[in-house]
Amino acid sequence: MRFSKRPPVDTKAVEDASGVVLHARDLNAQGRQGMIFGPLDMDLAPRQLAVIHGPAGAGKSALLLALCGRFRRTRGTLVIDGIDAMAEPYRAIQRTSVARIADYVVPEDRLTLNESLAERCHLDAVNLKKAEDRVRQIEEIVGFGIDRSCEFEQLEAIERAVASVALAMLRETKVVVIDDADVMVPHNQQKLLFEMFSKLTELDDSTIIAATVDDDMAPPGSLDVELPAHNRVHAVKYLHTNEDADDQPRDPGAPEVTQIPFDSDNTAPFEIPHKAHDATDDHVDNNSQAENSRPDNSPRR
Ligand SMILES: Nc1ncnc2c1ncn2[C@@H]1O[C@H](COP(=O)(O)OP(=O)(O)OP(=O)(O)O)[C@@H](O)[C@H]1O
Repeated sequence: MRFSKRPPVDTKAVEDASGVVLHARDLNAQGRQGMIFGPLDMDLAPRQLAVIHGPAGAGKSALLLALCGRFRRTRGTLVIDGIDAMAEPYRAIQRTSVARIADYVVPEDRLTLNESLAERCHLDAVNLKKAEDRVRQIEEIVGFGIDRSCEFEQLEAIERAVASVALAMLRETKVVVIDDADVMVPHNQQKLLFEMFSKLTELDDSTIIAATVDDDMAPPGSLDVELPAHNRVHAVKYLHTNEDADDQPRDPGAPEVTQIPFDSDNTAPFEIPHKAHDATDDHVDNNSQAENSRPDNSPRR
């Protein structure tokens, strides 16, 4: 999104976004080679997950960055937690957080979790004591703790995935994005991981948006966003229908944005081994490194 000129606040968009944590209309980005993603529409309710998938190069990482207000090329309407992210990008960024984006934003393998936590507190201007409280809350929510004296690379895969999101949630955040989420854990733990993501949204009534390699990761109740290989698409479609949200027949060339219905049977408690962990919280923008600060001619991200 543009940072140089502040567009007028889209009061209608902000009004339309009431009750959702994220509201996007005609969201798109163009690069020199053409469309990077979109245009697409989406609304995410508090505690709702979204899963973005599509072939390599479809624009998943770019869309994740856009949805957390960090992709300068973004156009369209984006309201995050009631803030017009196009008009007030820096305010909007304060409500979002990046757990992982491609190889650019990732926890350091050789740092212990304690060290990563302290680093994140510093970057996010989070008070250590508050962060400790947050970690305790997060441990309660997911039902296990992690040995914080372990280096990140020594953790179990599922611990790494959950810790990545937990670090992004040390300060209050309404939108958390995580790239390549499914491949962070073995196949038989992917469902469990998404259950944990779902539970973690309870902390701040937030949304977690995950990009995945597989196309069948979206759990019930989540928004399933399929990005085609660089085609223009535009649709909000409900699963099992062939119509847009406004009941219009769907453009066959349109991108899929599919709402997965809730399945109340799918809320079984999970078990997780392991233990250990602690915590820390507060404020600043650790994630500001992303795309926004790059010149137009910089390599992508
Ligand atoms: N900052 C940028 N400026 C211009 N073009 C970009 C930028 N970021 C990404 N792109 C373009 O968008 C395309 C999609 O990139 P992106 O990394 O988002 O795809 P992806 O779906 O995450 O791919 P992969 O699964 O391989 O990670 C890239 O091939 C590139 O051409």
